[in-house]
Amino acid sequence: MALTAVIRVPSRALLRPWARLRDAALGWIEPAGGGGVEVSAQRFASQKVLVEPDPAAGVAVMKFKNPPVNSLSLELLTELVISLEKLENDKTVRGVVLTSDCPGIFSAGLDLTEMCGRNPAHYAEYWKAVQEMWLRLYLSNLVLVAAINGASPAGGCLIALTCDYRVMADNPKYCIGLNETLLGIVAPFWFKDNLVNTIGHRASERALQLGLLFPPTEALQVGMVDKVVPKDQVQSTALSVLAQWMAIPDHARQLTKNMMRKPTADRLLKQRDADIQNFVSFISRDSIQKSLQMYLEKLKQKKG
Ligand SMILES: CC/C=C\CC/C=C/CC(=O)SCCNC(=O)CCNC(=O)[C@H](O)C(C)(C)COP(=O)(O)OP(=O)(O)OC[C@H]1O[C@@H](n2cnc3c(N)ncnc32)[C@H](O)[C@@H]1OP(=O)(O)O
Repeated sequence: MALTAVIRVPSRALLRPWARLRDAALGWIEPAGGGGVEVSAQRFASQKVLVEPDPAAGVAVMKFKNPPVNSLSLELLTELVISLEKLENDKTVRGVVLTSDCPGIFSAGLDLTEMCGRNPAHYAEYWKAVQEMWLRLYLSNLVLVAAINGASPAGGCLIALTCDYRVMADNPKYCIGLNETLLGIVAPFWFKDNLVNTIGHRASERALQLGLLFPPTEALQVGMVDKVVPKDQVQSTALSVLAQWMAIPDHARQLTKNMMRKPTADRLLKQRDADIQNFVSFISRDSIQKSLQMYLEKLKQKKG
């Protein structure tokens, strides 16, 4: 896919390709005329996020492609934010379907290897990227529909929860939920807020404490997803739903979405740095590191 947006980046950043990618993704770019160098975003062909635009329909399909399980690595998060920003700036696109290119997995959630055995600076950088992903998706002006074509635990569920509508494949092996407590960790307040806004307080309290992973029919009952369809109809159903939502005038829908969501997003925006510090000190604890290591080991042993 050809993406031709032009971004101005500080010339010093050209020395560090990774920083350049991230800076562009996170909006840390010099204002026009600020002495930067023009680079075409086309040069950073995305590998972890595939975007298939359909300008005639005014939509795009965004597919996560980070095999084997679409874990949300720093790289994937960065590409996701870049891709979303490009779509937000593309006047021909009004709605996006978020789905997976990995068979049977929507996303395994946050990448445990980014949260295990690294240093505090890495944890801080990673958490900032997780926050950024959530804020951008949750406050997106686009209509976002999740086509959940596989398992969707924890951070995978969070991505789906940021969308305006969720369609899930009817395979009972595909589960969705915020299962953090099962790993011995705690879902941050903004994960919790997003869940409460979707399924209500009591259902969230139960789901979060027990780390429940819901199969599709139960997810539908509790309101975590809006529609369950056969696997081969997930994307087409998501596109139909997108068309219905896009029949509403953008400005009215966008202002309404913002009115509903801004107070929740503001809670994080007001304390981003404190939230990062909290994450870094929590995840750096020996006991938490041990829990995560054991969980990773369990995942690996499952195979053998
Ligand atoms: C103050 C706040 C503090 C903390 C908040 C932190 C918040 C965290 C939110 C999260 O998202 S934590 C991540 C939670 N995710 C999970 O619990 C999912 C774990 N994975 C699975 O349950 C399964 O892998 C699956 C159902 C997604 C897929 O099953 P299957 O197809 O059988 O694949 P495998 O289990 O064999 O996995 C293949 C491969 O991938 C590795 N892997 C799986 N999940 C992750 C992950 N989240 N991060 C990194 N790596 C993951 C797994 O270890 C296998 O690796 P191999 O090297 O053995 O191939």
